[in-house]
Amino acid sequence: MRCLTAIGLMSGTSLDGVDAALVRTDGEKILSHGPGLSLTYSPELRARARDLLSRAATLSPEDPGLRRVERDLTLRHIEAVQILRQKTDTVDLIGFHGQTILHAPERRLTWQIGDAALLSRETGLPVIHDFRSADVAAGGEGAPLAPWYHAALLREHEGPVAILNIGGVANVTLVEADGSIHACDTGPGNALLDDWAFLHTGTACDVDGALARSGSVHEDILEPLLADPYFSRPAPKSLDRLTFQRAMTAVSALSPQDGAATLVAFTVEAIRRTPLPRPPAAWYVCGGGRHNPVLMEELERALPAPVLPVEKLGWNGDDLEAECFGFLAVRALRKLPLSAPTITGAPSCLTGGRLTCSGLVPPAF
Ligand SMILES: Nc1ncnc2c1ncn2[C@@H]1O[C@H](COP(=O)(O)OP(=O)(O)OP(=O)(O)O)[C@@H](O)[C@H]1O
Ligand SMILES: CC(=O)N[C@H]1[C@@H]2OC[C@@H](O2)[C@@H](O)[C@@H]1O[C@H](C)C(=O)O
Repeated sequence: MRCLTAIGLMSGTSLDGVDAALVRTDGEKILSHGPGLSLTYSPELRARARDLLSRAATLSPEDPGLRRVERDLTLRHIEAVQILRQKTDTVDLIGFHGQTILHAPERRLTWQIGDAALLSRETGLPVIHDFRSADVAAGGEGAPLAPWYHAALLREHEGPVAILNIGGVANVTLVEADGSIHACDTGPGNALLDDWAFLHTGTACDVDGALARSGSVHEDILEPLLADPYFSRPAPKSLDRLTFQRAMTAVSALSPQDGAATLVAFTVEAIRRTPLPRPPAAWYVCGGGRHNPVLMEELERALPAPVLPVEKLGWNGDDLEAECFGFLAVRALRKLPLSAPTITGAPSCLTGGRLTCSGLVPPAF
């Protein structure tokens, strides 16, 4: 099967910006991945996008405020594509995740905003988007979708190995020695800590764990948070960015430092309790959370196996999710599965994604 060059675009739950990356693949083997880049959103756009999350359940797709956010986010994605295109000879297609504003698979709902027609028209490229709906419609969680990509990258690697993504929400993929894949969202990632840091310092995150490092964990607050039924549920399972928002109320009376330390402990303890069929021999960490040294140190303390950044595997932990959606775009085009029963709980291995070619003759790949 011919290899294609895709640009993957991911706007994650941290709402910090768009990640874009190149990947060359036939949908099964990865010939090369990277380079990538990140373009941040302005604080004003981030605030408007953040505001949609709590109102998404009652919003119409035609809501003017939502449409403006959708357009502004998409324009930033177009900029990212234009920059990345200069770093390669050809690009065949784009994998466009969009911005999740609502994820409620129990109600068969998952909503990623983004204007695929505008992206396709402005770049002149076919766009694969809407990666999660088919899985959710079939009764799956619709997330996480990175596991097929992790498994493809780990092809030559001895299992069982865990790839842990700590973004706004955290998710893990366990790839076993025989290549079988298990996955789920573990719990909060950085999102609560970001909100807490913003509230107390006005910065978008707890930079380098400065607050958390000088705080103490309040076990009396942590334990009730960990009593949430989510943590005793078997995998597969997934989360909305706001699922554990009540943790913000729980820590509200704490000092900025103690609140941050308790939220870091919440993320770490949720990861430690994740139900996996086998203990991994190592945890390789990707996503912005690996830049927080306090979070990484606490993970090392809590987990019985080595905790290492994915850079130890030669990967770029900031680009991985964007690469993943380029890879999934090629898989979608070839009708290969994006999910599986042990990944999202879908009844069978399902493909997904939709192709938009705005003003283009759909290319024969
Ligand atoms: N130097 C740093 N110190 C502390 N935290 C950091 C640092 N750099 C990045 N982060 C954290 O990483 C986050 C961004 O991570 P990432 O880009 O992986 O999230 P995302 O892709 O939006 O999330 P998701 O995987 O949930 O979709 C920031 O919001 C911040 O919390
Ligand atoms: C609904 C949604 O957008 N989920 C994201 C989110 O961010 C991390 C975690 O929650 C994961 O389940 C997923 O993203 C990654 C890329 C995934 O699908 O694998």
